[in-house]
Amino acid sequence: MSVPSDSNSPRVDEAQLWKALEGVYVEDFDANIVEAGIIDQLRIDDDQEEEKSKINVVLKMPYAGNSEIRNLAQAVWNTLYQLPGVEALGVDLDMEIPHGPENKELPFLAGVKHVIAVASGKGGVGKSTTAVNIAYGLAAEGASVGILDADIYGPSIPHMLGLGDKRPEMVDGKIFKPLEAHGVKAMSMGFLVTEQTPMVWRGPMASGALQQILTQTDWGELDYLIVDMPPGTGDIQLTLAQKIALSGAVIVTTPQNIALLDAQKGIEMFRKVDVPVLGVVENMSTHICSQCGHEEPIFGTGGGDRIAEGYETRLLGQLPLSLKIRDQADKGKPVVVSNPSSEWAESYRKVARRVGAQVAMNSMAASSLSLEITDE
Ligand SMILES: Nc1ncnc2c1ncn2[C@@H]1O[C@H](COP(=O)(O)OP(=O)(O)OP(=O)(O)O)[C@@H](O)[C@H]1O
Repeated sequence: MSVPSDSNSPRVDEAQLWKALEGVYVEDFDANIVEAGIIDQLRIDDDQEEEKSKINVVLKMPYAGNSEIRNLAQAVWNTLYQLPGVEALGVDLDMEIPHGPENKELPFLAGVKHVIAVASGKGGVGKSTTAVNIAYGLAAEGASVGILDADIYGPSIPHMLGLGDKRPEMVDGKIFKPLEAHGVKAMSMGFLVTEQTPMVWRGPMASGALQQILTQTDWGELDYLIVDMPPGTGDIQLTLAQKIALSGAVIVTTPQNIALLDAQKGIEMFRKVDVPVLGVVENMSTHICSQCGHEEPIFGTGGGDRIAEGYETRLLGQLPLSLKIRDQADKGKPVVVSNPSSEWAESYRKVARRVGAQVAMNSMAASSLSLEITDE
């Protein structure tokens, strides 16, 4: 994009440009474009003789935000073009998801930039459905993504992704090659047990099985690995938080009080083990009758908001109780893949972008903190 020049305009100063850019709001970050770290370069090329300036801006998305980058470029262009003295303007676009910040105590998972846990205090609130749709939302926004089903008690991801009875290949008898479904890599702890494995064995073997899957899967290069946790706050959650560096956790809840109480326990547990809570997804927020359009908040209203506010975290999104969401998951093609232009897919993509944005924000805060410490 560029604008023609007018040689009688006054010259621009850089501080004025930065100030103006602070007026460009990025919803995914709930912050302005400068705070969001999206302005990678801002250059003023002055032509002294002709007294005119060309502004060059490079926007670099630090998260999976393909569907937003053009809107942002347009907003930047509109904002700067209005300023006196801006006669020629170039806006370049790029996306590069940086690796999570260094963690001195815990190793990263090889090849994976961010591991994100999706958890719920209570069972049956739609955690797995949310996890797969966040994974596909991130992929739709331009990231390379994997999903790990860590729910040894009720592994449902293979079914939701339409993988049927497929099993991952083993290389050299010890490394798993994840399966792939609709462009996302997938592994499940369910692959390590059979339907006949008794429930009572699954508990003690769960942490060992998780460790095995974490250390023996060749994910290749991933921007995000989404881990669908079992419900509750047990051994699996602790093993994950204590064995590898997690970029954060997303808490899924329904708006009813009983689910909220359990969601709070989930938030507190992650905080105790120093895993940042990225936000809350309120699932089954409301039901819209497919016959008459009547809207009914079956599980109550405002619960996700209250919990997000109470714990100073973000409400990442609200998903309705929808036949389409349930039906597509049961058919092995999550709604983001099967109905990509539907309102539900758009809602999940928004949640996914916000998850990516929050992770980017936290990484940025951590690296500026470590710079400060190094300076001292
Ligand atoms: N927004 C929604 N609208 C309609 N159905 C939904 C929605 N979210 C989840 N479901 C359905 O609710 C059921 C439970 O969802 P899911 O398996 O994702 O929950 P979960 O919290 O992971 O359960 P578990 O505790 O067993 O792991 C599934 O049949 C799923 O299709």
